[in-house]
Amino acid sequence: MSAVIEIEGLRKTFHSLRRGRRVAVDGFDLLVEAGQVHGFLGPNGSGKTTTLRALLGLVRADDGRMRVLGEPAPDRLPRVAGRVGAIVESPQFFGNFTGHRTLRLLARAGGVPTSRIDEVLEQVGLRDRGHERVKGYSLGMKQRLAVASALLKSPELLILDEPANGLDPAGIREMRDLVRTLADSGVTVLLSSHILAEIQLICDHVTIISRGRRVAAGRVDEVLAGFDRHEVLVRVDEPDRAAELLRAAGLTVTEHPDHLVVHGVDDGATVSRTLGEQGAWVRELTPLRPDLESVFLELTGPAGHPAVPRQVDGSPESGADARDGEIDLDRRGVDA
Ligand SMILES: Nc1ncnc2c1ncn2[C@@H]1O[C@H](COP(=O)(O)OP(=O)(O)OP(=O)(O)O)[C@@H](O)[C@H]1O
Repeated sequence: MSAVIEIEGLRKTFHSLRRGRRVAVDGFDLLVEAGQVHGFLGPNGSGKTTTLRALLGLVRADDGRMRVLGEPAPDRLPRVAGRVGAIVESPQFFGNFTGHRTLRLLARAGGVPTSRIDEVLEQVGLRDRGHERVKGYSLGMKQRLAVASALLKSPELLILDEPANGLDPAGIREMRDLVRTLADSGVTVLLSSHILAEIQLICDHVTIISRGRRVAAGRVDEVLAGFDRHEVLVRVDEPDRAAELLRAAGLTVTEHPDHLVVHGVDDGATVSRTLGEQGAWVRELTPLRPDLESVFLELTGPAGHPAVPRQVDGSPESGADARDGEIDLDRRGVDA
């Protein structure tokens, strides 16, 4: 498998006039290989957007090595720009233009044959709405139009920052189907999200970021397997007696109001045999598999007390995303 995105030791600190220094990305590593649908998962403020912006040259990194399709990024990105589609900042469209006209402008500007327009509209499911004005589009349709614009160049790599943001459940499902279709056609996708279920449903690989650092990476099933504590949930008619029997057999058991959890067992057979031999019949035996949500919460910090809202990740002093109204001193020279 060839590396499509390589990031090593990325660092970015913002210096804001109001709040001082803010470490957004702190020695972060990421490897995306060809053919992957790679989830880039992290809580709000953990550094996902900053990483993607640094990769694409929209913000200057302080340190680190980055490559896209083998070329050093962002310096040599123009060499591979035609093979990469990215939606990192929310795209702004002219409301009075139709979707078709919007894409025609972008196609001309990018030297893409206009015959691609109908193809990408079809691909994102906007074929029948392409001649309507964008101001009449729903948020989900605007997101599709953004994806369509990124697809004009027939990219090998698609980078999507929070594509499901702001969408309703139907829109999220449509976006998921779209990403899957693209992946099936061979496009490598890097998709950032703080929505765990999305990543678990769409992605085959995942990198989890917390406070600007990578805290887990690999195949989704392998990352999950690393957190498997080999526990089984057991429901029996006489839980007290069953717990005693299991403990007598050398197993560790936790008692809950309506069930037991047996720890450190690879399958349920040991449990059902131990209990069955003593005439304690098992009503339910369910292996407790970790899901991405529990792994994510474990890796990205304490969930805290249920009554105390979980704080935004990535900044010791912040209780909210500090971007609004703040000036990134580093960017003045870059964006001017
Ligand atoms: N231009 C900026 N100036 C100052 N601080 C910034 C700037 N951009 C990002 N930050 C800070 O850097 C940290 C990481 O932000 P980033 O947007 O990369 O996180 P994220 O993981 O994409 O979050 P979300 O899921 O909420 O989009 C946050 O604390 C944020 O407030």
